Amino acid sequence: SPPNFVLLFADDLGFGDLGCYGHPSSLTPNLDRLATGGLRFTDFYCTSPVCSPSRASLLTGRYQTRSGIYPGVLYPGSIGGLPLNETTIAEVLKPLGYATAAVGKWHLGFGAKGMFLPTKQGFDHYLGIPYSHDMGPCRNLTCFPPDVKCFGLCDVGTVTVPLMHNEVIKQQPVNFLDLERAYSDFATTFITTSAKKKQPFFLYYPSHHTHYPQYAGPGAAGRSLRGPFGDALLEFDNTIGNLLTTLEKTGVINNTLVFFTSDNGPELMRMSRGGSAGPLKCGKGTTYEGGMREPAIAFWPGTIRPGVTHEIGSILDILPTIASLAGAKLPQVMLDGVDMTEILVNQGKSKRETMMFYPTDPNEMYGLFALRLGKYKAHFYTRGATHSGTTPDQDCPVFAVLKAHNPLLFSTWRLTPQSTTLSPWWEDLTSKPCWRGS
Ligand SMILES: O=[N+]([O-])c1ccc(O)c(OS(=O)(=O)O)c1
Ligand SMILES: [Mg+2]
Repeated sequence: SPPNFVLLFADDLGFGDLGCYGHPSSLTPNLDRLATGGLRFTDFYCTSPVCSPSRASLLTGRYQTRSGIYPGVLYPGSIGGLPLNETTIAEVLKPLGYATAAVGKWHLGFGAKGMFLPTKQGFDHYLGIPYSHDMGPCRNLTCFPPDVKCFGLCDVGTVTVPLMHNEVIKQQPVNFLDLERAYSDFATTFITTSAKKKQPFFLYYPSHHTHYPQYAGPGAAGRSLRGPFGDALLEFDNTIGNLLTTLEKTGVINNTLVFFTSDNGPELMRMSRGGSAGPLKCGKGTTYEGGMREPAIAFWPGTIRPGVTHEIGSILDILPTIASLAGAKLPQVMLDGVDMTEILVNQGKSKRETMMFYPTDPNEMYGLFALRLGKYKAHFYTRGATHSGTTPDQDCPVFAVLKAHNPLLFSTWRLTPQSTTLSPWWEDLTSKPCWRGS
């Protein structure tokens, strides 16, 4: 029977934030279980250093430069969104009778009368916040029990953040203390209902964790070893545990691909309330590795053998891979993603030779900022970002202005003997792993 798909998408989580990627104090037992029982990627890339463009690429298998979701991110007042003529993973699967649901952060447009919301993009059901949860005043909102106010003022915006159920506002402002419980219940009910009907399902779970301002309900608040950031991450991990338990109880876990990754690098400027890029250079907002190389885990007991792969993968490849596994027709458009089945099922080679690195604001004048080809990465341009501020590395903060590299700035991945023309391999790694957070 056709496989089910659970796509777990974190927000602003860094390459170094998970226990299974080496973070010393994060508590992520369920994600670590996915990693030990599944395939962990070391070279997996998003397509943008910020949120909306990466989410467009994830759902369409195309760079954001084709779908138009750039520059920057969508806001509550944005009138645009993911064009309805783009084909999402949900729309690829619907013709095969799949039930589809999205739970969490949409950030691909609201539009007049909700015309860009998930229920217009192939999802049967939606429960979530249509953009970042800091895109509305949060100073008077409670982020941790019993009444710890959210840290900071949050992003510009005068309208408090709404929780949508399909196209209807269910709650405004959203109550962060019971949000994850609502999401988890909605998602587990969707799985149980689909399994009972023996209907294949696609669950897209774009969590708000660990985006600023961090929040967590009673089940996670104060229970991690890493402060507010760790509590938010633990809350997400708890939900993943609930989803895995439900997949097991309904007897579908051996017929379900669970894939976990994140939309862009960690917001280093938040320091202990921001994520960690581990040993990688810089973070969110930049095209250095820390901004676009993400944790990624593929879990499918009985089909995917546990292990680690150094093959290059990308969020672009999720749509073609799901289509191939489900036996669905690919959309008749230019796809930038490639099928990863060979990597997942046979731990074989990736069909992806290159990865293109666009900045947050692609334009014809500069085009690509960097390109990865095999084990080499060439930087044509580099630039710091506000989101990657406060780091000791002078290349990361926003005052590291745009720099054209001629000759190109090269970096490589393995300790292969360096030819003299290449800069030392550690060029793309910070001088020392700077763990963010306690
Ligand atoms: O790029 N930005 O200017 C930006 C603004 C507000 C966000 O909340 C944000 O975060 S993002 O939506 O996760 O990328 C990014
Ligand atoms: Mg993000």
